[in-house]
Amino acid sequence: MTPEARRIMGLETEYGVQHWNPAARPLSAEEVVRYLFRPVLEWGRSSNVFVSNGSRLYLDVGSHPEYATAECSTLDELIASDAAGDRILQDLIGRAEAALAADGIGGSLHLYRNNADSSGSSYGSHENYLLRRRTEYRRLTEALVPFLVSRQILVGAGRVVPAGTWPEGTGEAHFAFSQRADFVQEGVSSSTTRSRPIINTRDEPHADASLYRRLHVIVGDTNLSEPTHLLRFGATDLMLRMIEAGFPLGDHRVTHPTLAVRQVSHDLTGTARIALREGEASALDLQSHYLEAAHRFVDAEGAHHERVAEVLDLWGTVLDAVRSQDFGPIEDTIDWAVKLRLLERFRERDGLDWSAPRIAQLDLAFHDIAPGQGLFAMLRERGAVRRVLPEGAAAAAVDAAPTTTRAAVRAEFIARARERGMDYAVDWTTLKLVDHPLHTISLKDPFDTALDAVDALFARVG
Ligand SMILES: Nc1ncnc2c1ncn2[C@@H]1O[C@H](COP(=O)(O)OP(=O)(O)OP(=O)(O)O)[C@@H](O)[C@H]1O
Ligand SMILES: [Mg+2]
Repeated sequence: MTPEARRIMGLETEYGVQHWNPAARPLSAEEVVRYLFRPVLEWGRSSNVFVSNGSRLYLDVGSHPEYATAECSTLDELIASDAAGDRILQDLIGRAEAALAADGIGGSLHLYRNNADSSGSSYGSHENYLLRRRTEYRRLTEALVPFLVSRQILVGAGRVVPAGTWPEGTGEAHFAFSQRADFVQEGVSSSTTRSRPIINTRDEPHADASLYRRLHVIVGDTNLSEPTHLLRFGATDLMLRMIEAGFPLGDHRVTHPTLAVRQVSHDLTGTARIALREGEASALDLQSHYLEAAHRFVDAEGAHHERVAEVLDLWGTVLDAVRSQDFGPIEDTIDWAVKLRLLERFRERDGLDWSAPRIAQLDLAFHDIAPGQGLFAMLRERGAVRRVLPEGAAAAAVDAAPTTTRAAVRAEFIARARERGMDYAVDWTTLKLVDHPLHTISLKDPFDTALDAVDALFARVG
């Protein structure tokens, strides 16, 4: 891949938390995260730290632990770095449960890779993509919205929607493509991520601002399977490449993005008509159109990484499945389809309605990452869900940063500071030792992997 063709990507995951204790009142979410982050505070003296693989682990407002992957420039790095986050949190769950037992509280802790809790609040899964500053940003985001609005039929995590959600007030409980769709409040907006736009335009590049921008996509669901991650980032990256190259994509403009997101999510046939500035189209129409364009683009320009063919294949397979309404071919691959199949089995076996409390419990348990608890994890362990990464890659990513980005430099800096017992303060673009503030290292180029500055700094401070 030419240097110009590379793109930094990162994924932020906010987890839902719960304490389960049959014997006593369960702890509140605030209390849970206090237990969960106790070792982090001891380790990093803060509940906002960068860990040894270059990623960020922190507690934001609210009580949702967040893990933001290090900067990645390949899909494999991204999937591995994200999976490492689960492992880091699983370790914290174990320690917190031990502390709860020691304090005489007991019970079990659960962390959910989902986007909605039973009290109606939502938490996110945010994608980050590096853009060149010269790309016309308005045009890019406008062209991307119809893709993002319809993308859920590919990569939604699936949700059992309670009665009254859709149509609002009157709809019955049912299964929808997306976790997040019903919480989206705006299209493209610069307001805070808390107002939940599709794209957040706040200009915070975490890089040389004269060269780069960071695209911050807020609309996605927290995914579980490796193939779903592959398709989500692989297809979105291809869309960005086509837009950047000025490749003709047709001028689709969604009239009401927040309405369209809901229409798409609640229609498993993929055929609901979405109003466009000119005419209308279904999610299947839009996605088929983008996939066909991506094929032409790749035929003309060549594949820019070794998984492009796999991304295009999977994209086509999901669209065929939705079009034919035969979800069999994606039931071991795509989050929503894996989940739908599992829940349908329970529904048939026990004669349950979508509104049954048992179904809501299973929906939640699907996303649990607590060791031995999650239904998705159980299916994956049994071999019922396909993988993308080679064996051992996720485990290795707990301590190893991606090698193709500045995350490698950050990780090396952190390792050396810890070796020497020196306090450090790190963010995406700077590395410094608390006691040597004049020797701050600036990492404005996210592709820079050179360790010279780190070598020099530690040589200087001894
Ligand atoms: N230059 C860049 N381009 C694209 N992605 C980047 C770049 N620099 C960092 N990232 C990624 O962006 C994400 C930033 O995560 P972080 O949680 O700090 O987000 P934020 O949007 O800055 O802040 P917050 O979540 O606190 O609002 C990480 O996944 C990181 O890998
Ligand atoms: Mg964040």
